[in-house]
Amino acid sequence: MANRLFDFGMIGLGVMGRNLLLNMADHGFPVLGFDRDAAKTQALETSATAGTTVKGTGSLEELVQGLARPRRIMMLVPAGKPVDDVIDSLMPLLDEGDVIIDGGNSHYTDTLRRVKYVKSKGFHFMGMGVSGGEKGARFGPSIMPGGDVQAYNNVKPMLEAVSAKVNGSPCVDYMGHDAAGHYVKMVHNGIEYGIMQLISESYSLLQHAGLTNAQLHDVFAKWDDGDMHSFLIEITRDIFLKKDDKTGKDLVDLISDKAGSKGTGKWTSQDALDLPVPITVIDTAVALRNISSFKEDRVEIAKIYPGVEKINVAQEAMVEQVHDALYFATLISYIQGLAMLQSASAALNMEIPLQNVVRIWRGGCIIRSGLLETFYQVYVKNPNLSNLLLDETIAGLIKSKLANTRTIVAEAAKAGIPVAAIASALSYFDAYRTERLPTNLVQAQRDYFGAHTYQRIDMEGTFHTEWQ
Ligand SMILES: NC(=O)C1=CN([C@@H]2O[C@H](COP(=O)(O)OP(=O)(O)OC[C@H]3O[C@@H](n4cnc5c(N)ncnc54)[C@H](OP(=O)(O)O)[C@@H]3O)[C@@H](O)[C@H]2O)C=CC1
Ligand SMILES: O=C(CO)[C@H](O)[C@H](O)COP(=O)(O)O
Repeated sequence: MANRLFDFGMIGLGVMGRNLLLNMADHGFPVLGFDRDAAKTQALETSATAGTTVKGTGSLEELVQGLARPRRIMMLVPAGKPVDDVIDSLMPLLDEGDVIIDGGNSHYTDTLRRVKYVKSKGFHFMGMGVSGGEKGARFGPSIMPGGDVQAYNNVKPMLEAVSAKVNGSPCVDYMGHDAAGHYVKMVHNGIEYGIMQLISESYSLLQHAGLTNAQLHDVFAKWDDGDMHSFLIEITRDIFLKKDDKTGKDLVDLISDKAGSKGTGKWTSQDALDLPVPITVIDTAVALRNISSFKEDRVEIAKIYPGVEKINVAQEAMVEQVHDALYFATLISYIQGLAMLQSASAALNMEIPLQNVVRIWRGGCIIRSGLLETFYQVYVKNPNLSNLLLDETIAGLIKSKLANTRTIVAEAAKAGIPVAAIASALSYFDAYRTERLPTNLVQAQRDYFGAHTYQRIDMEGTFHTEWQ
């Protein structure tokens, strides 16, 4: 290793760690990466761009000794125990003022604990969300740092250099106090779950309308070129054309319908229930991944309740209706996630700047889309908006897609096609636009069986009635 000092160290040279480190090297920073697996340290070095300074090591001591001070060390290892293990093996080797960054998908409560623990030992610790997958990490992710401001300022120039750019603006900014970076990333992933479920329901509807994979490709290509431009629509477009190299068939048709998950969607729903904030599209997306895993039961139940009716709409009209329903429900998925961030920011004193959240989500991340620019303009006008449904630009978009959304949800229900996430988006919207909900009856029932009391609309105070 000679006496060269490196600018940045990475622990964990898997999909994200290796690519982000190579991205840093491409931007002129000499970097050093550690992995327990020699094949990964070697892969790091062999995939480096010519002329960049990239070095791999299997020794944590060597990594620490090779870095300029104060040291900047990021880990991109699986969430949970591996993060604690890395912190514990790293700290004895560090000097006061060194910065440790957890760039993985850690639960924000773990981050809160680690911030305090690492600070008590004299080091800086920052929880940071990174989104964009393999390609994003390599060529420009969206980066969500939070917590220790000193640590953030220390790495800010590097993060800005490697992040995606939209209109020259880097897709990285300070997301707020404590574990705000990981909180924002968690909700990003919740929205991601929601949109992915909505796209899969749209795919199902269009299949029922008789579209082939080649036609689905063309429809998604058109949508991506229009008002529904987004990363997830773009990759879906490409998926429909991918051939299986083993059989020559369309690969998407050969993939099992059991969807896996690593937990961030579930965490979003769990935390939303605790706040409490309704995020019905995200909850439904999590539930549908769970339903997907009960394959054996689904196969048996399908035998007892067979048959899906034909949807009685012409193909071209149905494509238009599905477009509008997907647009509408995608809007609602973002709206719910952002309303959750607004509430969580206040509840946990994170001071999350929503305007900057949507600004840095415009590029690099998995949920980047044309809609983010619209949200950004809305928050520039009114940074403290509690729910985007209150904004007139958003209201215009919602209203323009509503009739077709209602039609397709009704048709899907009549035909027996599951569109739970689209329907839950519509019901959320209808509930929010209902001035008087039937929950007066729920209050009466609670008081009837549990003397839980209720309030009246015609007089002040709290009341209880002997109902029998
Ligand atoms: N993949 C993605 O698209 C994204 C992932 N993330 C998050 O980034 C983090 C890393 O993900 P990803 O790169 O995909 O994961 P990978 O599995 O590709 O890489 C993880 C790396 O961590 C190392 N590692 C695991 N346990 C330890 C440990 N106890 N000590 C030291 N190193 C360890 C592994 O080394 P070894 O091979 O020796 O086990 C491996 O090199 C996760 O939190 C993930 O959720 C965030 C955004 C996107
Ligand atoms: O953070 C990510 C993207 O933003 C990861 O790809 C994440 O693992 C996706 O979640 P899941 O595996 O639960 O679908």
